[in-house]
Order: sequence, then structure tokens, then C-alpha cells
Amino acid sequence: MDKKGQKRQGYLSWDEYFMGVAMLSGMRSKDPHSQVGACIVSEDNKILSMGYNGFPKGCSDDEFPWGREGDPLDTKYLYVTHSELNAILNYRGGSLEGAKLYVSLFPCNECAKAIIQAGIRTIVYDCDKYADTPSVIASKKMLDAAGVRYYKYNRTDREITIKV
Ligand SMILES: Nc1ccn([C@H]2C[C@H](O)[C@@H](COP(=O)(O)O)O2)c(=O)n1
Ligand SMILES: [Zn+2]
Repeated sequence: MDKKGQKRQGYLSWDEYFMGVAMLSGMRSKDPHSQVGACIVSEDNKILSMGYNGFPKGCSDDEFPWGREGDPLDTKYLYVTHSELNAILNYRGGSLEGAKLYVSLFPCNECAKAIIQAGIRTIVYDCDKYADTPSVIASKKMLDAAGVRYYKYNRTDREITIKV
């Protein structure tokens, strides 16, 4: 059948598009172990905000620690802002009520609190490598109680190449 005059096939699905944007955002992270990206989308599929894990403004990527072990004050954990929280805080447009969050790693308990309070109703996540930790177990407990829906991103194995 002649395809002339018909729409192009093979375009990105909404989930591929927004998870792709979240992953691209994660590529800005300086964290040597886990680069996490997030993209917040309105109910009608408009991108509202993005974020990645990093230190707060004024806290130098070269001076604050990126380590994972040892004295807690010498690890990243007390200083880093998670991608989801950065995406929420980066939003300047008002309410996030009813929004969807695409994130490359399942949200921790602290981000879950912010997600719930911001009114985000749906989470699409890719990796859940910390599923057995108290932080993620508590996160799911709160998200369930608050009626925030979450589902795993269905990887399509599509390779998206961008030359810059
Ligand atoms: N949902 C999440 C979970 C973690 N992060 C950040 C926090 C750290 O920078 C990194 C995790 O480090 P790891 O323990 O894997 O070395 O990812 C986030 O942004 N969002
Ligand atoms: Zn978090």
C-alpha cells in the first residue's frame, strides 16, 4: 500500500519521549556512581520541569565529596539534592497538581514526601535497584497511602542517538 500522504511510522511514544528526556537530564549529573534524571509532565503531556542529582547552588562539585563510604560528613549523601526534588524545585509555574513524573530511579522516602505534597499523581520509573532498602519500602508505603500511582517504564530497547 502506498504510504504517501500518511504519517511517519516509528515515532517516539510519549513514555519513550519523556523517559528519554529524563535520562538525558541525568547525563548532566556529576555523581560518579549513579546519574539520575527526572522529567515532570502535565496531564496533557507538556514538559513542565526537569532535574538531575547534584549539589545545591553554591556547593561546588569540586569541593563537596562524591564518595559513598566513611564518615557521613565526607560522603555525598548529606549534601546531594535528588533529581526528583530538583525537578519539583525547578518548576516556577505554580501548581504541579495532577502531574506525572518520569524518573530513571525509583524515588526515595524524602522525594516521595515532596512528590505527594506537590500533587504529582503518577510516577513512571525505570530502575528500582534500591527496592529492598528501608528508604524505598517507606517511599512505596507513603505513595500507596496517598494514592500516587507508579509503574515501571516498559523498555523498548530503542536506541536514541543524538549527535551534538
Ligand atoms: N530516586 C533517587 C535516588 C537517588 N538519587 C541520587 C542520590 C545520589 O546522588 C545517587 C545515589 O547514589 P548511590 O547510592 O547509588 O551511589 O542518586 C536520586 O537523585 N534519585
Ligand atoms: Zn530522593
